[in-house]
Parts: sequence; C-alpha cells; structure tokens
Amino acid sequence: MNNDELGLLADPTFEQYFLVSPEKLTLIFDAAGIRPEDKVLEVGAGAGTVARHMPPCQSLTVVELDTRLTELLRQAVPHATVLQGDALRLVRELPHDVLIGNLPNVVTESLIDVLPGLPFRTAVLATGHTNFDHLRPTFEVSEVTTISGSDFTPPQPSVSRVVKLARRDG
Ligand SMILES: C[S@@+](CC[C@H](N)C(=O)[O-])C[C@H]1O[C@@H](n2cnc3c(N)ncnc32)[C@H](O)[C@@H]1O
Repeated sequence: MNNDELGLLADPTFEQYFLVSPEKLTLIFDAAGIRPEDKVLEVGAGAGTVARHMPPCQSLTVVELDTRLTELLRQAVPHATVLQGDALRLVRELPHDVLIGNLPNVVTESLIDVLPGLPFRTAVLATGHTNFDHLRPTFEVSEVTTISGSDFTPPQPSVSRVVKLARRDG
C-alpha cells in the first residue's frame, strides 16, 4: 500500500496517522532493544507500517481497534498474530517482553496506571504531554525522539514525544 492509499484509509475519528519515517522507526526499534527471544506486542497497530519493519523476535502480536484494518494487518504482517479489540483490555491479558504503542493520547493516558503491572521489560510509547514522573521508581524514563508532520501519512498536525520506559529490575 502506497502513501496515497494509506492517506485515504486513515480515519480521523480514530486519530489515525501512520508512521512511515524510516529514521524514526529506526530510533524506536533501537530504543526498544528487541531480542530474538522476545515476545513483542504493538498496540494501536494501524495499517502495520511499524509492525512490518519490526526486528526479529520470538513472536509479534498486534492489536488494533478499527475493524477495517484487521485484514489489512494480516496481509501486511503475515507472521504476526492480529487481534481486533481495545488495547486497554488486551494489554493486560497478553504476555509481552516489549511493548510498542502509538495510541491516541487519551488512550495512552488511560494506559499509564496499568503500566507497572504489565510484564514488559521495555516499552516505547508515543504520547503528547503525558507525565511519567510518578513511574520513575519502577522505570527508567527517557525521551527517544519526537514525531510529527511528514513522519506520518497523512501528516500529523501535532507533535508526539516518543518515550522509553525501561523496567529497573528488568
Ligand atoms: C496514531 S495511529 C498509529 C498507528 C501505528 N501505530 C503507526 O504508528 O503507524 C493510532 C492507532 O490506534 C488505534 N486505536 C485507537 N484507540 C485504540 C484502542 N483503544 N485500542 C487499540 N487501538 C486503538 C487507531 O485506530 C489507530 O490505528
């Protein structure tokens, strides 16, 4: 699927901007530190533009709320397990060593409280102004990069921070 087709697919009601920048994907994957033995979970997988470049791992599961994208994800990332549903619920049920997420900000805000109880060693999350300070006893929190504009198709008008959470005992 080319960028024009991705742009037509995007539904603003789901805040759908698909990350296509190779440079930003590299920064995200470097921060995630994915190992071959890892179970990787991506929440809010969109059209699979992140998942299809995921480094080698033991298993990849992608979660997407928009039913229109499920079959597309299966085609884009045939080796992944594709689940349709709410990331806020599924993230608590699925085993994972690494969590990758670029959800709408309001959904990420709701995810914050459950993060310490999740099994991941490392999470890399795109977010707006979310404050992670109260999670610092559990996680080392660091800024990875920012993503905006033409990093996405269609271009995202706002700027998102990409934040890494590394579990201190992980
Ligand atoms: C900004 S897009 C990012 C897509 C992809 N991760 C990327 O970076 O290209 C956010 C995605 O999260 C999905 N989404 C929104 N709310 C969700 C939820 N509660 N659970 C799972 N996916 C959700 C949207 O449908 C959309 O595809």
